[in-house]
Amino acid sequence: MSEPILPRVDGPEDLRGLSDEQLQQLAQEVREHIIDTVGEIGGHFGANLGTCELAVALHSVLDSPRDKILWDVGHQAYPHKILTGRRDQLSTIRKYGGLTPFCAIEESEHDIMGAGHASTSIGYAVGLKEAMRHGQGEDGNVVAVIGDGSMTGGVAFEAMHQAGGLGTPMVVVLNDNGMSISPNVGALSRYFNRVRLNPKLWKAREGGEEFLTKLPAGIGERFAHLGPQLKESIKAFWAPGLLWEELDWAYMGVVDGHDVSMLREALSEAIAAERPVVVHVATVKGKGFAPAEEGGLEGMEKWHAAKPNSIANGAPAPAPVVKPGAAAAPPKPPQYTQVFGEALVEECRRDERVIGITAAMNSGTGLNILQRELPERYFDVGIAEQQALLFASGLALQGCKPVAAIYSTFLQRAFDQIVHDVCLQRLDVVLAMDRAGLVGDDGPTHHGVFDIAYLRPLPHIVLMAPRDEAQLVHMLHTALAYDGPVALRYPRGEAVGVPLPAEPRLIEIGSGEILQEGDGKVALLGYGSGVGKAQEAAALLAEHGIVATVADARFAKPIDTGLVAQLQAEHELLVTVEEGVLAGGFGTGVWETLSDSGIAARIMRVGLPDRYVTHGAPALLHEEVGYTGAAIAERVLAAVGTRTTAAS
Ligand SMILES: Cc1ncc(C[n+]2csc(CCOP(=O)(O)OP(=O)(O)O)c2C)c(N)n1
Ligand SMILES: CC(=O)[C@@H](O)[C@H](O)COP(=O)(O)O
Ligand SMILES: [Mg+2]
Repeated sequence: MSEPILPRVDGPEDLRGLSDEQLQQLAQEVREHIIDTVGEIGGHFGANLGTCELAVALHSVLDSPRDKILWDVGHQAYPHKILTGRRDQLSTIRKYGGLTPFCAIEESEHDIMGAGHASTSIGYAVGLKEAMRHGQGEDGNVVAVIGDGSMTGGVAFEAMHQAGGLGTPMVVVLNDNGMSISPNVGALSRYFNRVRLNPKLWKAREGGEEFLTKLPAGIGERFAHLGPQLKESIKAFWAPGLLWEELDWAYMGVVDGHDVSMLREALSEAIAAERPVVVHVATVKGKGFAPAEEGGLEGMEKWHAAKPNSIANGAPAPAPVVKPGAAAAPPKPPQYTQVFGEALVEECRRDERVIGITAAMNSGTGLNILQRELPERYFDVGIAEQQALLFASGLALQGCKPVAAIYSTFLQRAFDQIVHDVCLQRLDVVLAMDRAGLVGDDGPTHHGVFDIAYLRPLPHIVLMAPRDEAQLVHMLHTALAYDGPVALRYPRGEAVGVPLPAEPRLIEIGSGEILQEGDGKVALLGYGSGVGKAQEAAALLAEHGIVATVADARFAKPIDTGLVAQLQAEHELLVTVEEGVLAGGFGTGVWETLSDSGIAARIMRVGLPDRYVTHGAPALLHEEVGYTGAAIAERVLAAVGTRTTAAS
């Protein structure tokens, strides 16, 4: 066994002088480090195993950070982080105070761009390189690494279009493993598969001319005497890069993404070309971890991320042994996602017009249930949230009832489609926003904290949020019955644990409800998960002799003006509680409602601060921002206590 190399790699400079064999060994050591670490702490997994050789090859032929290596999304950047001085911190990744989940410019000079949302890397790369051509900053090579899934994001093609037009000398490494989180979809994916899976095409570019000149019956000779332009176009027909060549990108591929020597050769050639070049690389998502690599599409999807303590000694960890006679653990509440996914299937069964749409988040949104039960009512548009909304708009215009299930954070990408297409035309579209609120380990790029504020200003839209899983079922039913745009938000993770209704019922649009009457001092008005926090605070206030009123607003638009006016009139203090930014959020809406009704508002708003909240376990994040029952009770006691003194 040759001496380990990774322990002496503290930065890309330590790759200098290593032979191809040593670099290949280093890639495997990086892989083993990831399997051991992520198998213990959890995190993104399969994609990282697929980029070990690629990261080693890139950092061995380039000089980061003078040369810029950009990782699209960044969920596959753990090898990059390991090679750029963070080997020993990998065990802190995604943890509160630890390494960031994706690339982050504040974390390392080698992290050239912040990421988390897909399809942005090529756009950055064009800007970086054109700035260099403009004489700005130090000159260097620019390479963007983008996956086949992320390549289905339209903004990636906007960048390809611009760079092809400018002739920007840069490289795009298309990291093609045939997977998004679930199997990749669409025509682009079929094209990639045709090329990647056809070894004969792996050499088409080099071998093309030789092959054609050897054609029998004089065809070869005639080809040999054709002009270069015509030769190029005939070769392009044979070679797999036609799509890119038409956009004025040179195409190289398909390169084995796990062969460091081949990668180094291809990357060096692409960089030397001094023009836009796509290097099409074939990798395996989960390479080197048998349950993923040999588990087919299902295995690769399952191991997109690994749960904590899910791997031991390089293999899936055995299920914990339940001691005989030990009391069974109490049943956990269902995930909101699961409740939504099942409820949507029932709504599709009730009404043939209902259609489910995901943007490459098949299992994350729960639409895998619809795909299994009613595949003809299921659409995955790829990582293309804007298209998801336009597709929904088209469906709605034709009389369907589309439900676009898109995480709150990813929906941000389709904001103009919501404004310009769905709301302006008052289309019958339902936006099911999972991961609303602080999502935890994925951090600020994934927290779904702006949707209340960014949707509330839009005319015609209805905003609602359930306090528990039963309300989620009722609200989806209500949203589908309502003829117009509706956005429904619910958090990542476990629901509350209340029984699900046998049948959904309609909720009056714009109506809230009082859950617990109080003694007139404090009213806690929650929205969505805020109701639970309000109930926690009420329990603590009761220990101080205050019986708080607790109400569920249910709607952030339209707000129940009667309820809000009543709560304000009957209580010394009205507290609003929401898992969203305060600026422009639900509490601000209540404030506006009272003010517009000429009522002097005595409001305390509880929500999220005007800053990006870091990554880490949700409970730690809630503590940090004061989104807990205890923090609310403390603030209320300080306010009411003071007020009681003043009033006495
Ligand atoms: C705008 C946006 N939508 C959805 C996601 C969720 N997401 C993260 S990684 C991923 C799949 C990416 O596939 P690919 O680029 O092929 O990378 P691979 O995991 O296959 O290496 C998706 C859909 C995201 N990060 N950003
Ligand atoms: C990288 C990425 O964007 C996805 O993998 C995301 O992390 C999934 O989030 P959930 O785990 O909340 O589905
Ligand atoms: Mg992929």
